[in-house]
Amino acid sequence: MRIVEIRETTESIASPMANAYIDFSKMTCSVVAVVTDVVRNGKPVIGYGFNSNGRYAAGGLLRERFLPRLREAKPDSLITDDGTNLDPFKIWSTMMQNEKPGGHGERSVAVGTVDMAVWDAVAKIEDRPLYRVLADRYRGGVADDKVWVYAAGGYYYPGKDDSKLQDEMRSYLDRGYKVVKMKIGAVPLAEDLRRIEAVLKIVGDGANLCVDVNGRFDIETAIAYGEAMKPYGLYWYEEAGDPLDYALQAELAKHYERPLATGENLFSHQDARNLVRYGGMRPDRDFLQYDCALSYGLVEYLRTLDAIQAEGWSPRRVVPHGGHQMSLNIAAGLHLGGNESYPDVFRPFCGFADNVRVENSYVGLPDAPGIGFETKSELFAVMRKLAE
Ligand SMILES: O=C([O-])CC(=O)C(=O)O
Ligand SMILES: [Mg+2]
Repeated sequence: MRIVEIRETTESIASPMANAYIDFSKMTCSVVAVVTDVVRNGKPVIGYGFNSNGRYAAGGLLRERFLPRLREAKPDSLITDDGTNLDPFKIWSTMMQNEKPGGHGERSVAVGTVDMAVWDAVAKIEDRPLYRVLADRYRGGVADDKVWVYAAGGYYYPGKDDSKLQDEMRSYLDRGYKVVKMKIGAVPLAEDLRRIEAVLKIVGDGANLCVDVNGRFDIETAIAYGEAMKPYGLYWYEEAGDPLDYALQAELAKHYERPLATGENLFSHQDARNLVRYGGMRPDRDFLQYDCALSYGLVEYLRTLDAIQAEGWSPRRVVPHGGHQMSLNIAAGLHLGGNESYPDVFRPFCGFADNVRVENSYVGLPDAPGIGFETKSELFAVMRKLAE
């Protein structure tokens, strides 16, 4: 078997919304299709991937470095020794030829996007859902049958007042979520506290609310917000400072006892390990949010999970950023603690299978082979254009 062709395109996920650091008015996303010569149900197997959200499309890197390396490789060097399937590890090493270590930048986004498509193809060739493939390979055959999810939104929009924010949060509860997440940090503290209290009126209890700063605060502001938010007993306080400022994160942990979360902007297992080594994160309560699509894909994510386990962390403390079906499969197959979900934002890349409902903040997975993109019609309509 072989890869016949790899296609890529850039899709817009632009929106007027903003977090404390960026707006999404020009946000884009790469989509990749890995076309194989394997036929299942009368059709060639095609694996699809995309790059989550928050970093821009990686088309330039894909076209100039990563896809040419795969096209130039001998087809046999990209498949398993028995010749029956793609080998995601060999494909990963081929993409990363002649790349120096360190300074992971955003090449990790390009590689993560292709890696997602490769795993989609691998599971389709096995004719099974990816989470089952992962459970068999890495967790003794046992997959979680449902995954804890929380509804992420609560963005700043022009003209969005507290009652619109409340409507949004109410609609998440109506759709089966218990825990929701909102953005903070773009307006003065008093204004954010008013927004938080407005949301608490809807979700009832601080234990049902996460807040996300997107890395905006210096240490003084991070601590001041922490002090002010302590009485709410929030589910977690996310990415208070710069993602690479481990000293800030460690200092904040000394002042804020409730759970902290961070890691969505760390793109390698070395950076992920540095966070747990030097960021003062507490394995009994804090959450790690690495997103495979942004951080060199699942091949690297397996290294990341090994690295944090060696530092005394359970994979159950990992709740990936990105709200995509790839991380949902990883969460179920590798026993993570849950997955983000965007019920409304980042369409059509947000959300899960069309016919799967969220119940009491848990979601099941479809039985479709691969990652399950075909079960999400709005997303698959975008992906299949690459196959035509
Ligand atoms: O606003 C964003 O960039 C997304 C984000 O931080 C999250 O989902 O946690
Ligand atoms: Mg975040």
